[in-house]
Amino acid sequence: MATPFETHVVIFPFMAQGHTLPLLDLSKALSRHHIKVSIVTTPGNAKSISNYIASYPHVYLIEIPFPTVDGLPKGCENTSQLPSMEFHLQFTNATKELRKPFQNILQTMLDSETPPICVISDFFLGWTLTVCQALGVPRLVFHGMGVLSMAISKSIWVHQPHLKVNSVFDPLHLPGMKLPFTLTSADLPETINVQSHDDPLSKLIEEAGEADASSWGVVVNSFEELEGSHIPYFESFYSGAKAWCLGPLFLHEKMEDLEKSHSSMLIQWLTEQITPDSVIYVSFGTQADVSDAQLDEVAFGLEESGFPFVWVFRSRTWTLPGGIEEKIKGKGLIVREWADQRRILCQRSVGGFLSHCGWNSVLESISAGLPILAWPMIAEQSLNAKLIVDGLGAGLRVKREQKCGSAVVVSREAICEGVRELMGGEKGRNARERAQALARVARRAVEDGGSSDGNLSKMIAQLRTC
Ligand SMILES: O=c1ccn([C@@H]2O[C@H](COP(=O)(O)OP(=O)(O)O[C@H]3O[C@H](CO)[C@@H](O)[C@H](O)[C@H]3O)[C@@H](O)[C@H]2O)c(=O)[nH]1
Repeated sequence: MATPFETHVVIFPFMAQGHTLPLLDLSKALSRHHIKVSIVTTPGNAKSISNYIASYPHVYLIEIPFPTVDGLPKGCENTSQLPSMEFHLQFTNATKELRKPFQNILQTMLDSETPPICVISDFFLGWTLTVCQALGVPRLVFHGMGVLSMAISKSIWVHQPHLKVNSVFDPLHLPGMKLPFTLTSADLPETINVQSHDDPLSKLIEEAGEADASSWGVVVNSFEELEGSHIPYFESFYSGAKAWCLGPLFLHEKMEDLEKSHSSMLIQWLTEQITPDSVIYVSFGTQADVSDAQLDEVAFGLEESGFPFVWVFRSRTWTLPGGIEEKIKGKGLIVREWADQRRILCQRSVGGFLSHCGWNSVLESISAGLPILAWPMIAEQSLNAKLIVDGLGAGLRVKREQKCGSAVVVSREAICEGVRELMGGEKGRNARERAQALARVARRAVEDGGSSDGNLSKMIAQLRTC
């Protein structure tokens, strides 16, 4: 007979890879602590989730159907399937239709032998708060972002310092906050760099933000040694909630296991590149839309840099520019399907990461001791890039200069120059040393007795007494 669990946690991730993956990693960590985890998701997301958690016996999947909504492409249940990020708002609003089925399943779980001690749900699923309140279950919110970028975003939202400066290059003053770098409006993500909060996206952020502020706690994929100094300021935007830094969440799976457990053609190719730190890895995450003209520049820039590369990306339209295929043969791999980024980053031959600075990629890169060539594109990535380059010294910034029509394009020359400096220059060497030092601290944080491991135990202990 199966042993009944004492503790049960419900996790409801937002249907976007960058938001789901860290919560699946948290599920694995909880499972290792013999805690039962129920992951709530929709059928279209269930397969990839169940593959990811397959070997974890205490993690269960609960499916609720994704609603059919006018204007959203049929069968689209994950932001990575959206034709463009313009559909994000509509997609997020559609998830509100999941309220009733979620309430029903939560009620059923509460009536079971192991009622859940909490629900951990994404910021964009703010409507889960009232369901939890109605049923008396503490809700913890998960943003997917780091502490510093969340603290800045909240401060900008509340104090609006960008409306009080004369130029976009004037330093912003965030009342009560000690920034590790100079911040200007030019650095702000588009979502918060707004004149008013009247547009539909701002309304959605405001609504989710109210639920956020009233949550029991915040689960953060970061570690105290990296961002601990910003926690009190961040927590000041909540009604008593504590921010629990439990990351890097993916490191709860041992780095050595990641290194060993893969034998794809791509990993084989990386193993054949015998010079350590010689390959540049390139990825712009799962959400940014990159134009075909820009992808051409990336291809030429990487080729001209002379460094071997692995470039993983998604595009339905882009084809290799004429003549380049022959030139990159044997020197670079272009991968159009999902590749296991974490395993790629821990190969000995990989020496740097040209990245959009999504928070997961930032954590994965520093945990592997790799410096970043920062090329922020959307969301809070510009703030992550500032932290990595100006705050931590673990990366360099790619130069943006050339205009192509109305869009700012990073030229092939800038990419080539950035890659060469990161992989072979002195600034790159210094950034690598910083990244390697951070990797040691990150790994320690999740080990037995480390700060994140300790926070996980304390958080569960407190929830058990609620
Ligand atoms: O082929 C691929 C593509 C992605 N990944 C993984 O997918 C995740 C991607 O996450 P991230 O690097 O954070 O990029 P996005 O998915 O673009 O991230 C979104 O979500 C993040 C967390 O909230 C935000 O920081 C970003 O700004 C937002 O774009 C990482 O774990 C990658 O390792 C792979 O393993 N293989």
